[in-house]
Amino acid sequence: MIFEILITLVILLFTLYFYATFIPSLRTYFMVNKIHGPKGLPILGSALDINKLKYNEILEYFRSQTRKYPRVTLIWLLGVPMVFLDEPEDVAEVLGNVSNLDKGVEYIAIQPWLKEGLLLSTGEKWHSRRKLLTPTFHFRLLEENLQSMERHAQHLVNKLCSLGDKTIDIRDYIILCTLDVMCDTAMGIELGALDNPSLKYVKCVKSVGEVTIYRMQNLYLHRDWLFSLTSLGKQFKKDLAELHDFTTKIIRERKSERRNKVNKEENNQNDDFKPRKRKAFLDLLLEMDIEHKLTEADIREEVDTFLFEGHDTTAAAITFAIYLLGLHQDVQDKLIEEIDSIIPDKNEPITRQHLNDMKYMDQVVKESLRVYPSVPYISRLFTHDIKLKGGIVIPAGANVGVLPYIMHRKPEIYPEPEKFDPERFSPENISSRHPYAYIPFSAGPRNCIGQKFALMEIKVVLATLFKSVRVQSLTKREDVTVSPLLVLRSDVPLNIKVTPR
Ligand code: HEM
Repeated sequence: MIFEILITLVILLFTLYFYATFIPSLRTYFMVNKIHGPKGLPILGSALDINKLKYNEILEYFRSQTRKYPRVTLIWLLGVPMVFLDEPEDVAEVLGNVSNLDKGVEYIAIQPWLKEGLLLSTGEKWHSRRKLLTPTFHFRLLEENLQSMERHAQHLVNKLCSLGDKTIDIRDYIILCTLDVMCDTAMGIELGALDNPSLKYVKCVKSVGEVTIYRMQNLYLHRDWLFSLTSLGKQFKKDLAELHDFTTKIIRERKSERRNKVNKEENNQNDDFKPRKRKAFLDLLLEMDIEHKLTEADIREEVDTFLFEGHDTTAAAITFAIYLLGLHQDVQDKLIEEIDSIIPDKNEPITRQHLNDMKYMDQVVKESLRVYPSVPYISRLFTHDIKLKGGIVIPAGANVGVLPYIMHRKPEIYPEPEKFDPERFSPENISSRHPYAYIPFSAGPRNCIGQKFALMEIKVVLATLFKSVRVQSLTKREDVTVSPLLVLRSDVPLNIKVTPR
């Protein structure tokens, strides 16, 4: 009897191990183990150490390990060989490599939400989608979104000004504003999140994001069957259904709007029907649907991807930029001087040319994204071996991580890395640095497709804000700790005061 119980237990444990952890091939195992790193426990690797960490200790943990085991660092985690790189030359080999484009295991947790949208798709699907979607980010189409960005930015500024001299934690205000911008530009709808933060959709976006991060850190929850047994998994399923239903509803409404438009145009050329001038990202996708290039499910995964990738990342960038400018009044003075000289009339709408002319603004945004890169962690699951300089081989089957947050803080590349200094991005200073030493938007074939859109939005919000107000940051820099919660977030309120100029 005892023997039978023991056998059952062994089978149960084995099944659990098989389903809850990963098993590398023997080839991967032996080859990857030539790379140095912390020893860890059998099977678990460093999982217990990592699970003990608070979110805001994770980046520091990886930084200390990459310092202790420099250049290429191996950390085992539940059967996954995680290899970390922090030399720009090695990062260029990895991110620039066209054979290793699959995303790392950490991204599995985002799959239920974004399915096989551009961020997560692989192989031929990714290639053809990337080719199909790239034209939607053509600068001419981006320009059409500028007005909409400025309108939402102005609404944000009015909201902040209406709070008088109250202390404002800007984090949520900016997220709600960028969510409004994304819903407007990606789906062509007015969500009104800034005026109504308790909207169900807004709450679900937040909770799904948070649970996804929890799953990413706790790799044993990566199997859907195990996760769905937990109360967190059940809540996640409900919230996710809400998000997917919302996007599906918008897609169907827009489809029927387009059908009506065609009918109306065919029936009455002189009608007072006014077609929408600006096309949302969704409209462009629906045009591809007519050409049978995309199905409704394809469209939904891309809209969800753009909504997710597009609002939280940009919000983090804007939030930290405002905070840093509020701490560094001299930089703020110089930025305001530039904005005033390029747009002397505050009522003049912002144009792409204005933004192109704002050279100092560009330096400020770049430096802010260096100090606080919105995406602190990028990873790939290797399908092919790579040989780095000096003969180090990273084999297929390794999960390779690149951490912009750590790379951007290497004192050898950026002396006094914690110092906020936009001069680091003056043309002279940039020219002496390796291009892969600065990677807030990743780099290579799988870089951020929305980079130009994001930079435009960040600059529009900053220009609109500093056209009318000055900002003073009240939270001390030494009190700010950050967590890699999919995007980088401050754990503490980022309190500011705004004063009309
Ligand atoms: C400051 C804002 C942003 C930052 C810092 C940022 C950063 C990044 C990074 C680092 C990646 C690579 C991720 C990886 O390989 O794991 C990425 C990919 C991506 N980003 Fe962004 N992003 C920003 C804004 C946006 C916006 C506004 C959009 C859409 C409108 C967008 C859409 C995407 C998509 C679709 C991908 C996947 C591309 C592919 O795999 O081909 N991002 N982004």
